[in-house]
Amino acid sequence: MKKIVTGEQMKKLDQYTINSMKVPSSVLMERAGLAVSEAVTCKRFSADRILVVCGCGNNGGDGVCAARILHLKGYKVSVFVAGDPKKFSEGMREQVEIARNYRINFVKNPDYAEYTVIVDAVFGVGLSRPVTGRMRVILGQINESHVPVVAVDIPSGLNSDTGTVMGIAVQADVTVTMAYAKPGLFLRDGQTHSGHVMVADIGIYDTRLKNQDEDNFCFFRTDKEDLGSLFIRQENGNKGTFGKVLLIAGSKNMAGAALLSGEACMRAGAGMLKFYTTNEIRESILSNLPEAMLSVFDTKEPLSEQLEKDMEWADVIGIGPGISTEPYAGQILEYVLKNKGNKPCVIDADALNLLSLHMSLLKSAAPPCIVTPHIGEFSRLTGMSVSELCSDIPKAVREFVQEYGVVCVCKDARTLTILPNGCAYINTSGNSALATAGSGDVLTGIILGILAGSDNHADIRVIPLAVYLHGILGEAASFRRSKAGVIASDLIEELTIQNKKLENQ
Ligand SMILES: NC(=O)C1=CN([C@@H]2O[C@H](COP(=O)(O)OP(=O)(O)OC[C@H]3O[C@@H](n4cnc5c(N)ncnc54)[C@H](OP(=O)(O)O)[C@@H]3O)[C@@H](O)[C@H]2O)[C@@H](O)CC1
Ligand SMILES: Nc1ncnc2c1ncn2[C@@H]1O[C@H](COP(=O)(O)OP(=O)(O)O)[C@@H](O)[C@H]1O
Ligand SMILES: [K+]
Repeated sequence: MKKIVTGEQMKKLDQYTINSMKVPSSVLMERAGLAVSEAVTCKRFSADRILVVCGCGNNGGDGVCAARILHLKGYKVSVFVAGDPKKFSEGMREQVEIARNYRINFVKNPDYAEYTVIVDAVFGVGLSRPVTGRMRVILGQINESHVPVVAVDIPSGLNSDTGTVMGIAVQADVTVTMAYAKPGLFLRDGQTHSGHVMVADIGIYDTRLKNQDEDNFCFFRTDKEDLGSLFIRQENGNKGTFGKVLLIAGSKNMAGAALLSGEACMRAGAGMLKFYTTNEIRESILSNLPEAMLSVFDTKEPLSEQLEKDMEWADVIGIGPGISTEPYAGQILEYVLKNKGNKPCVIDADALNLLSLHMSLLKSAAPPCIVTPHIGEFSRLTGMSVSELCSDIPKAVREFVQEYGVVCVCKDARTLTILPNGCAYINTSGNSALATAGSGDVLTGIILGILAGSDNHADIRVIPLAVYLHGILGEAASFRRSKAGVIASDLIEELTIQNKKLENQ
């Protein structure tokens, strides 16, 4: 896991390093400038003519410092200071003075298209409001030049915490971010504005805290190495060891969703799977997934003694894929949430839409509950509009998790999973191949299968790992078949291939 910090957390860490650890801020800036200079000359693009565009704060200071290092190495560099010198931060003032001593070329009104690479050092984590006026024009000109851009810390104009564009934001090819990545580099517009993200070690280390910040909220990014622990299977284990999953899924015209979830669950390692589904799709389930057990019900009598027994039997419960939003499905959901005890329950798809009409059910359900909404479903669960949600996804998900005490997997191109202990995981695996019908059903199955195989069948810390693995499947399947060509069942095929690789590691 790699730690990610918000803009506020980063500022506190800067201050801690400078004030308590007594590392001079000029040392940090020198290392930041050096990291930027290395990114500019890393041969991704031509560094023949470099323009560094600076704001008045320390982000600008990093930029001027990088310009000086590049100049002293013999590169042709110009600096454009886009802002009022009266507003310079101390760090920026110092850097400009040093740069003048070394006779760096300062320019006014540059012709951006004349350069082969632009360093964007206008705003970093100090961006405090939407970009307007002259600064907006300048950021627009950088984008319109179509010259490759290396952004310092964060593309200027991007909100470091939410990934939303504050009026306008620079479109970077590479972002050199200082000490820790910021959530905004990945979430929402951040994904398409940050380009390749490089984290630079500039001498800021969080020795102050273990894994939690003072406000009990911290972000992480899952890594491929984290998956190693997932598929260690107890060699003398039996099918009970690897967990019994009850999957309440499917309805008359929706057998596919149940099958995709069910097969993904078994292929993710669950020892046993039982469906609870409508009698109309009995044959389809039996013929397509004979390894699964089956209880069927008549939609006129959805609650049966069988359901009670099946819930008793299961270690982990999943409800939602393809169950429909008919009233009978609502009755089952209510029964499950009231009677599941402390068994983990994954709530997805139609079950989320039913739940949105009775949120008190979720509040009174015993933990652990895991909800897996995409943004549209999350909007229905919270009653917030999609645009309101997207303006600050971490805040909305965090508040939801705090209110309901659940795990929330908020699915998006960059999925955000927050656990009740406040740990938030931004998923950076996956690509647009996953934007295909049934891909969410596969994710639900993978979560169920991996949960079933976890300690006590209930270790919710595996959930961000399951999300990461699902993303890897999208990448691997698209490598084989093209992004447009992937369908959800390809992800399941890929699951076995990827699991094999992980088992062999
Ligand atoms: N501390 C350190 O030693 C280290 C810091 N580091 C680096 O410093 C960066 C943070 O520096 P920072 O805090 O000075 O903020 P920064 O991002 O430069 O922006 C502030 C300036 O922008 C202005 N401004 C804001 N919004 C605006 C708007 N919409 N439109 C117009 N103006 C606006 C604001 O003006 P004001 O709001 O005062 O009017 C002020 O002038 C960080 O990202 C990293 O790169 C690293 O090198 C590590 C060591
Ligand atoms: N552009 C994308 N990049 C990465 N992952 C994506 C992208 N679009 C969708 N996904 C992922 O694909 C899955 C889609 O889930 P969902 O919308 O519930 O699909 P369905 O309901 O069709 O099964 C989610 O895990 C989501 O994170
Ligand atoms: K910047």
